[in-house]
Amino acid sequence: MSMNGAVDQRRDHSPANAAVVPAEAPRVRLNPSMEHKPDNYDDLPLEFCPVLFSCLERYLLPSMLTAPRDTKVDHMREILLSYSPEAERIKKLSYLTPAFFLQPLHKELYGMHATNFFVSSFLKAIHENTEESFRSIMSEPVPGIFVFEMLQPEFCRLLLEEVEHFEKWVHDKGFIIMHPNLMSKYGVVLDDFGLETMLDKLMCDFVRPISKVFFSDVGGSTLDSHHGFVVEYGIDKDVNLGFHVDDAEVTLNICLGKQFSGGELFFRGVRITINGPSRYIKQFNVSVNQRDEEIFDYSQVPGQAILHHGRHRHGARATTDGNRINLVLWCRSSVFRELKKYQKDFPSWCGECKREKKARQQISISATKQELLKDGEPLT
Ligand SMILES: O=C(O)CCC(=O)C(=O)O
Ligand SMILES: [Fe+2]
Repeated sequence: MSMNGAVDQRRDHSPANAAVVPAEAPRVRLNPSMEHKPDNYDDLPLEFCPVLFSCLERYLLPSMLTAPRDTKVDHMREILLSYSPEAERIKKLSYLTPAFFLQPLHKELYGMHATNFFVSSFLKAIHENTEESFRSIMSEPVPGIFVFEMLQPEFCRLLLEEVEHFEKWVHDKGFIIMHPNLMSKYGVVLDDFGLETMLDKLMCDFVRPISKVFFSDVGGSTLDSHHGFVVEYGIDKDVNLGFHVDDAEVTLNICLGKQFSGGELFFRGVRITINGPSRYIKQFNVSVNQRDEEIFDYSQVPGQAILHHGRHRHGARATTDGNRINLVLWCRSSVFRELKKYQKDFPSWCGECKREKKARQQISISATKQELLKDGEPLT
């Protein structure tokens, strides 16, 4: 489910999702052109009956009659919307998201074709679905961060082309799109471009089985919504990414390419975020509260995935050359979020809380020992 993205238009300040609002009804002819043979619109996912478009086409001005079908459809939709009652119109506008308008470049990306998407070692581990099989393909360089090979180079190539296709369309139409999240300005929300269903399958059938084993304490087995996007770095784009936690229980971050230098990810331990914003990424100061054993820096290569707790504090160093583009899936559990509201104790997954608990226990043990020594009791 996409929560953060939508299209907006440069020319007006209509709310996100309300993409195209005609200022006034475009003009049509009074009498139909009976000699004109209208196009067929049956194959398009239109919010009005396709026959209506074919009928209306005969009423278009001569300059529009010879326009490409896509242009005519956009134009006629504007006419029809301008005649819709207000409530109906607002409802229909919610259909006007990019996925609705844009023809995909690589249709095969929109369904889950696992054998074409993933490397065989990953598929085998998912199929076996045991902790042992997952561990056989993963490294865990610091607790709670899992690194493994995941995507085939061809899938990465096609997805990068699809993203470029979205971006070109957005640019040609003069739209601006929502940023992937509050910190990244370059990239796109994939859910808004029709990839939501595929990404949902990715979460349910591939991320959730692994998370059930490794992130059960943060709702890994009940992940039920996601925010899926790509982020792009380079000297003419975002260069780096500040130290932050994600609005996610579990984050999957996969490098898609292309060629780049720099761009290392750095991780610095999991922390509870008290009263954190529910929807947005939260930024920290990296020098605060650092511990040596939590330091992990990593240079990802294309196709490789990192799976981590969403509140594992992290950031990305400057990409000094080329372009680095990553697919990021923030996976959320509504069950975990609901239960967290009632949690009074320190959560087990927060590094700082765990240490605090241990320190308290140590103090209490030492105090007891002191008491016993004072009383002259033998220690065992
Ligand atoms: O740049 C990256 O690979 C990390 C992206 C990230 O952490 C995020 O978007 O939440
Ligand atoms: Fe992040």
